[in-house]
Amino acid sequence: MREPGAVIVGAGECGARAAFALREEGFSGPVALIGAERHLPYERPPLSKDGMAVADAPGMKTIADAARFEAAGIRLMLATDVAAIDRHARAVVLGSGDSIPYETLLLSTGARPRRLAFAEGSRHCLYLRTHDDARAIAARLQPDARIAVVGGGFIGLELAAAARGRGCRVTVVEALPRLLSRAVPAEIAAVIENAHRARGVEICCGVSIAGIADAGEGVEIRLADGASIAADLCIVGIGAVPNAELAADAGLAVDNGIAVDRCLRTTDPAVFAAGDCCSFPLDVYGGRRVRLEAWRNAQEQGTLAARNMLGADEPHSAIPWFWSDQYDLTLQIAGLPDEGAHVVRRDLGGDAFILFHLAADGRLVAAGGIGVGNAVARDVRVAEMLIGRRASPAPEQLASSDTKLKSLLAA
Ligand SMILES: Cc1cc2nc3c(=O)[nH]c(=O)nc-3n(C[C@H](O)[C@H](O)[C@H](O)COP(=O)(O)OP(=O)(O)OC[C@H]3O[C@@H](n4cnc5c(N)ncnc54)[C@H](O)[C@@H]3O)c2cc1C
Repeated sequence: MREPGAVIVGAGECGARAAFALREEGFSGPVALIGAERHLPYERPPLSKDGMAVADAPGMKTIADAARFEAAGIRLMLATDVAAIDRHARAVVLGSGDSIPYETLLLSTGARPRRLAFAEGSRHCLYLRTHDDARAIAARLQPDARIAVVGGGFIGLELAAAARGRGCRVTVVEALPRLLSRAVPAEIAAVIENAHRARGVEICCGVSIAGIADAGEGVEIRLADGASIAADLCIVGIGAVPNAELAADAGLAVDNGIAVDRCLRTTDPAVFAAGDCCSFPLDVYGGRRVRLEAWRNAQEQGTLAARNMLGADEPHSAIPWFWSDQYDLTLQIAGLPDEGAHVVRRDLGGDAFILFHLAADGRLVAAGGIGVGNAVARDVRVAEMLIGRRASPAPEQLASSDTKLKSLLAA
């Protein structure tokens, strides 16, 4: 591509959505979508869930096939690493040394697993981010294999459930006093912990790692309390780090990810960033800057970034939303629970329930639900709309199953 057009670095969820959105918005100039992975853009959520549960797992759920990219006139450059951004020349420089000029640039470089220093050099410690990572892990989830999961966050726990589904013996080690402490209220985390324990997963919270060493065909994990765990495979899931170095090296502001404004613009008006790699201000929480690692956010921001690359100037206004599936349980969270000052619980039938988080002034700021079946999804969806409207529903109405949640939208 010699004529400058729209260039997107990072061919994941966000970048692929952005490329198609440029066309849907009527952009007819050149579009290049450049990605370091060799695969067509694909969905990551199945990599730790159902995709893992079948024998030849995981299959790949691509976002679109090659023919669709071609039909949309999107130049897909896979297995291609962008090494630098030359903002002066308005071009990205590939690892090969070639340059691709841009008129507008989107960075959708995602995130990578945070590394555990103790695990460096081990042949039996693996991380999960990509399809190739998932295949390497799946190949080792054999019946009766001893699997240690370091980190009691979403990816570690989903993998623990998948490994149990394949008949492995699973131990989860979490340094903090409880599971999922970063994003999930304790009452919901307890349900998840019980589900794992009920299926035979051993869970050790409040214990940090003191050392990891390969031992024969497995690995020995030494804990700070003096105990040790012998495993055939250790899966490390201790969070993710935004891929922001490209932006930082080009002199763009970085603040827990590539810093963008409400319209996803970086400190260079020709360069946008979106998805897991960026931090952005959320109007609904008074402009609080957040970085989300969430599938729907990556899609929404990809689409919005495309519109703004074409001059729309629309602010990001979506409410954060996240889901996780473990065994037969679905967890969904809308909004930011830590913005709440008090919590109201509503039972949804069976063991399902939803927690509403209200700010000190009574405004609904988040809702998180857990359970089997679709009541959780239905009610979290309504809560999301209430949060978006900055509603202050009466706590007794939120709590009472006699009040239809939807009726609060009319108030
Ligand atoms: C195993 C797993 C399970 C998940 N489950 C859920 C879930 O249940 N619910 C949920 O809401 N979210 C989930 N997520 C999160 C969700 O998948 C991410 O939020 C989403 O993929 C982010 O999309 P993205 O395009 O911003 O980044 P990514 O999908 O990470 O894509 C970024 C791409 O950019 C490429 N790249 C980076 N740097 C360069 C460079 N210099 N040159 C070229 N290419 C580059 C990377 O190789 C990568 O392919 C899960 C994530 C994982 C890993």
